[in-house]
Amino acid sequence: MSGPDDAKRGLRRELLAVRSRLTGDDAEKTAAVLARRVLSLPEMAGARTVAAYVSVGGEPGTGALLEELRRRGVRVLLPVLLPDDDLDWAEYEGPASLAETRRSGRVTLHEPAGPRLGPEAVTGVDAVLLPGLAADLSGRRLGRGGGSYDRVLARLAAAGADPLLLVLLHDHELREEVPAEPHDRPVHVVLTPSGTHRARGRG
Ligand SMILES: Nc1nc2c(c(=O)[nH]1)N(C=O)[C@@H](CNc1ccc(C(=O)N[C@@H](CCC(=O)O)C(=O)O)cc1)CN2
Ligand SMILES: Nc1ncnc2c1ncn2[C@@H]1O[C@H](COP(=O)(O)OP(=O)(O)OP(=O)(O)O)[C@@H](O)[C@H]1O
Repeated sequence: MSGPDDAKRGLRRELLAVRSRLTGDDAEKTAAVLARRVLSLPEMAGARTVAAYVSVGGEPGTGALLEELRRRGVRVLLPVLLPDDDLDWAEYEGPASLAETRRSGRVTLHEPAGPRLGPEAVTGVDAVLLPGLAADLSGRRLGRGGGSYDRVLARLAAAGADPLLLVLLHDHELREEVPAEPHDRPVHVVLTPSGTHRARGRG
């Protein structure tokens, strides 16, 4: 049967192929401008705790942002992938506190080595930086397909938490329309090197 699920799979393949051709240089160049964009959002001025992730492969770089958040005294939580693709969280304490983790068929991740805070820890943050492969101006986001962040978003909603939801992308990954399924929940801001895009329907 063909539906949003197949459309998502095709788009993922296409976008991952483009990312696999990007170099580390591309990631670093985008990192600095994206960090500036995120930090100049008015909502970020008062953020005390932020859930983020360590970029890998062709993902737009998050390194500069993580360092600057820490320098400002913001508490940064990073995801730890659980066997069922749900996410636990632990605090970012600098590049030396990260460990490489490898799961077969998947890109190597850099995960925090410190104490785990439990999956519910994300419900206490002021902003969540979500990884994505594409998004549109309605805030629909295409992830890697594990459903990890779908579960994070469901958990936030269940807890009545309403943190700012951000996605960092390359310019070509901001699409006219991303296929959506009923469980998908929109993000608030899509940032690319050339623009900060607020999703329709939110401030
Ligand atoms: N930097 C980063 N950290 C992250 C994520 C992410 O997307 N990026 N995650 C986001 O949830 C979680 C980890 N989940 C992941 C899920 C799949 C793959 C992966 O390599 N997928 C293959 C495709 C094969 C497959 O589907 O497993 C790929 O993308 O090439 C990596 C991480 C938490 N940490
Ligand atoms: N709240 C939830 N709890 C458990 N599984 C869920 C939840 N929401 C979605 N899923 C499942 O997760 C799988 C992946 O969903 P989808 O293709 O939307 O992932 P994605 O949003 O691209 O990835 P991610 O959330 O990891 O960034 C689907 O099988 C979906 O049914």
